[in-house]
Amino acid sequence: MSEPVIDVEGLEVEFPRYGMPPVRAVKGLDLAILRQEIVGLVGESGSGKTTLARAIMQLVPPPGRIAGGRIRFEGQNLAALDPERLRTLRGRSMAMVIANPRSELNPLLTVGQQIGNVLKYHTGLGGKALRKRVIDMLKEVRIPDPERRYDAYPHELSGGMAQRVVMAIALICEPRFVISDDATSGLDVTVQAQVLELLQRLVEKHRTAMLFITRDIGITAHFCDRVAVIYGGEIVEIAPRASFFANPVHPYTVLLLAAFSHNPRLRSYWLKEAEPATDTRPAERGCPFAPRCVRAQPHCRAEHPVLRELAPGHFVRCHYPVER
Ligand SMILES: Nc1ncnc2c1ncn2[C@@H]1O[C@H](COP(=O)(O)OP(=O)(O)OP(=O)(O)O)[C@@H](O)[C@H]1O
Repeated sequence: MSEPVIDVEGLEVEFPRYGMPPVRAVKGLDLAILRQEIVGLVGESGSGKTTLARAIMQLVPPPGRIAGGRIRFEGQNLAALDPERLRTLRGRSMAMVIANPRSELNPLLTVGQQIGNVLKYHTGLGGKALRKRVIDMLKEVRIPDPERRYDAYPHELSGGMAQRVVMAIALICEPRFVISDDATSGLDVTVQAQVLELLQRLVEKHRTAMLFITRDIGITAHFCDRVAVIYGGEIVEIAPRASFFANPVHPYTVLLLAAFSHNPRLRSYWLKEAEPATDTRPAERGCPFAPRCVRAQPHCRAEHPVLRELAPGHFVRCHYPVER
């Protein structure tokens, strides 16, 4: 197997709280992503998705901090790099696309200037060559009439087009690793499909590794090579797409899938689970999902489950996974 582009090992991220123990937003998380691989990361609000993304980019907002573990990009330990080297790496070799493109764009600069500035900063390119490369990139993200849009300001763009410009900014230097953090969530369904198709094409063309964060498990079925489910800062299930959707085994994954499914087995599970899950506090010990889990046994509240491999590449963190 080739060396991963990004390799996260035992990552711990915490946010201090006054007079209380810190919030452990990411707990002992391992994740490796290969070249030209898209890994979908699904989880509910507050499960730690964005914190993981920020930690990988070495951008955890203080006083939050990486409290343990290691993140390697192409073998380099990111924590050991000086700020200058990290700045060069970010934007050039690793990039992040987020939702709400309008907040990412500077309203005072044209589309061409904003994309061009990134390219100039990282490569020193200028003049006509810079303009040509930016217009090529606008074509690549399928902005209609790119010559004219080069001189447009953000307020002149539709939401879908603004999202493509943000993607163009992220991708102009052909990064080898990209994080998409819920980047398609605010778009119309048809525009969303186009943007996803575009991301997939760019990943193939440039052999990029991608972490695709979403709250919509349905999207990952068409788009990702592997799917990971995060709950309470931990990966609770991760598998190649086919295995994940054919045989989901973590009760929480089944719950997530049931909400989207017409499969009677999953739906009956969903109906059972739909009983109010009043206690959503993570258990002090044991499995954090136990308070919401219909399969929970006393053992689940006593012992924290480890991630174990049930089928090739299919890992689950559960004492009593759903029968395959
Ligand atoms: N800047 C911060 N200060 C304090 N706590 C934070 C901060 N950012 C995140 N957290 C906490 O870390 C945990 C994980 O949050 P995170 O934003 O990573 O979740 P998420 O899965 O990305 O959620 P969403 O889908 O809503 O964006 C939450 O308990 C959250 O309250």
